[in-house]
Amino acid sequence: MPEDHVEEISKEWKLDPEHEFRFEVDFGTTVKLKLISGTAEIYGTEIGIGPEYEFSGRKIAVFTWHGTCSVEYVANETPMTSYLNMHLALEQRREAAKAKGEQGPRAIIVGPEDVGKTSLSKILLAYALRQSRQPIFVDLDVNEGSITMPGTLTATPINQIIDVEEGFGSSATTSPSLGSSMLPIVYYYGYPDPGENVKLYKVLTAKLAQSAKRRIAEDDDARISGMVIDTSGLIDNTGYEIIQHCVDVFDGKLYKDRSNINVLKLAKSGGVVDREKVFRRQVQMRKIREYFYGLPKFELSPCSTLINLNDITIYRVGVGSLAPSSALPIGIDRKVSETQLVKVEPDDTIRHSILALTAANSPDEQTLLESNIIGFIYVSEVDMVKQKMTILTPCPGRLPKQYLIMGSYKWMES
Ligand SMILES: Nc1ncnc2c1ncn2[C@@H]1O[C@H](COP(=O)(O)OP(=O)(O)OP(=O)(O)O)[C@@H](O)[C@H]1O
Repeated sequence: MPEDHVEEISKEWKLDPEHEFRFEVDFGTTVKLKLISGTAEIYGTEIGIGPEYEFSGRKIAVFTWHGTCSVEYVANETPMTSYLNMHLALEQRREAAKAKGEQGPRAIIVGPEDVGKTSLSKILLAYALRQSRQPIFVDLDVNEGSITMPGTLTATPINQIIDVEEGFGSSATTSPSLGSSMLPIVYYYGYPDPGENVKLYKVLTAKLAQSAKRRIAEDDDARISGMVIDTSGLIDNTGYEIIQHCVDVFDGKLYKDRSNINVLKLAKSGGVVDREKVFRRQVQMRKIREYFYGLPKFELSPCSTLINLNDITIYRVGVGSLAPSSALPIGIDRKVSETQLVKVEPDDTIRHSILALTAANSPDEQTLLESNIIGFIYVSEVDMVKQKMTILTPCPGRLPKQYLIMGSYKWMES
């Protein structure tokens, strides 16, 4: 119900075993959910009897394996059994990997937009976690930015429960002030669509795969538990090329010797909802706000700081993504220019931009391009006369590094 209405309506639902109760909550509206008896889960994570769970701007499915008795409006045709079977198959591989001292399974989830890939990833990760595994969640869906900012490619060791109200957001963050134990490896692509700059997307996914493999080499639990890889919904020609590349960098082979690959077709849940552009945009904006201000349950206090323009250097990647081929300088082909760094002279146009702070210590093009990200800042004001810029940062103090990458994301603080 809209927040300015005080009236509360409550309703009780009873679920049969293996039934799902689905509901959608718009932004600006809140729904509270309480489990009165029995057992139930939301995208694989169990909810407890008693506490109230609050949702806003979300599409939710509450599933029960046990339940009591049935009523209308509750869906009984869910693919949850096949999802559970997939989890069990992954578990078998984990056991085998443990016995042989090998690398556990890597599951890459592909399909068009809005078929439930992210939800299935959450379910598989939550089930693995419930069996004391510590899988790595690799998020290649730049649109969503499940883990941190939209536009990022991330790999995160999942070692604590995925929050049912907030998703991954509350448990993993690049924001150091939250002190999360699930610090992700982050690369910044900067656009919502992998097709926007395919070359850059490929460079960064390869880099992410390399870093994720290095991480699991040092961590026995994560190595045995393996990875769950969520992809973007791009499946046209470019999308297929990208999927092939992603399978390849995570050590699978789609052609020739396919012995190390199993392809499983899973049904889309009838509950998965198509999200309108406006809703997606709202989700992105919420994600950006969350980075700086936290969540209702874990509020953060970002800092507004004045910095000198000459203390930082901002780059954009890819002149090709900004201009048509005909407008490119003579001698630069699009492929090259797609990963070319272009220095951005700060002026009023960068106001409201989100900038990614790289870990790089030198402006060397290759280093900067492939650098991981240690945090994000928001540009709230640019004062050209004083040559200063007001920025929002998640924690106080000087910026620890100097080189920043700008993508296409803008945000208005509200
Ligand atoms: N069983 C379900 N019942 C109700 N809603 C669901 C169910 N499964 C998923 N959803 C909702 O449907 C929407 C789309 O699901 P999801 O994000 O998993 O799809 P996706 O394939 O990852 O999409 P994209 O590739 O576009 O990011 C989400 O808002 C999710 O919360």
